[in-house]
Amino acid sequence: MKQPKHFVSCDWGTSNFRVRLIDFNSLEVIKEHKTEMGVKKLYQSFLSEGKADRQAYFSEYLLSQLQQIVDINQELTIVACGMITSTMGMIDMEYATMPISDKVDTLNIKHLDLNDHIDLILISGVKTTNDVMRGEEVQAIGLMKYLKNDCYLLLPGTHSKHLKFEGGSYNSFQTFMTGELFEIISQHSILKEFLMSSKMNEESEKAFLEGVRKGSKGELLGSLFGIRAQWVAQAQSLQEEGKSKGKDTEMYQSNFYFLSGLLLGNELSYLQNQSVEVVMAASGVLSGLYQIALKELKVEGFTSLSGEVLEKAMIHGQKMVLEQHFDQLQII
Ligand SMILES: O=C(O)C(=O)C[C@@H](O)[C@H](O)CO
Repeated sequence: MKQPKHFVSCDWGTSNFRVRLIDFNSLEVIKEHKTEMGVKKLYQSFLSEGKADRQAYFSEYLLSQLQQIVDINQELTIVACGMITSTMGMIDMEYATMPISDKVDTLNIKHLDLNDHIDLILISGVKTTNDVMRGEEVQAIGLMKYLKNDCYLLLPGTHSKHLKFEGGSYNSFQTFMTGELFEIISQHSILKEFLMSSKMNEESEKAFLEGVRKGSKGELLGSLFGIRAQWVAQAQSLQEEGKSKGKDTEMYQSNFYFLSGLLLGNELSYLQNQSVEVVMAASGVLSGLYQIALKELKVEGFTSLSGEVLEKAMIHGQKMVLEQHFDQLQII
């Protein structure tokens, strides 16, 4: 089967949906379309509309979005991964098991015909005896060419994944709910009114580092309430002077970073005493925060891959799967 000129990369996670038209050779993104219709939201609509065919419901959404970037009446191949293959996605696929590597032969793959012209290749997630992931395994495979030695590959996010890379393959991993916990605490807990997001400044960096140190020493739970307690104490002493404590922007900004530091410090704590290399791939603000935290914890031999590299990682991984599966494709 001859190589396609392009393919569609679909990244369909819990909260977001993204399709990208990709040049097969250069991996350049020709067109891109994103929505916030992650599988969770679409699954809710599927249930509330009382529809019977989940696969058809998800396929319809996929095609309706795809036509925003490409003519869907032509022959196309889509490679998709993420929560799309979960119990609340298009089709429930069994996880593959570790190890995984750039041979991609241990992943579970399924082919579906979306219409007469479009072939959909679904990549299942990966599990161990006590953990699961869907989507990050494809990013991790796409990042393998950047890993020179045995290491931990860190993929920070809502569910941060730490993958252990040994002897040319990923053999195990662990999920840390760092991002999700941050969101829950900052948006739904008693602490939410004492937190304010802002660009990091000298004061908030100090607070972040203090959080990292405490979090890394197992003081996460014992430190959280201090955010409220400190405010209450200040309000009381002002009250004694006949004054009232209003909104304290600087304090709230520092609290925001303190909370972030606590959670990151806790996630990264076990790496302090390891003699193995650490490679971290994240973008933007998240990348900066993890770099500061890893430095503070004196994690030896850590390197950081750029946001651009991470952006391309899933596409790389999907192309590798596609290359393995040319022969089974009816149309390209
Ligand atoms: O497979 C599942 O059910 C998950 O919840 C996996 C999840 O952690 C993703 O890997 C990232 O959100």
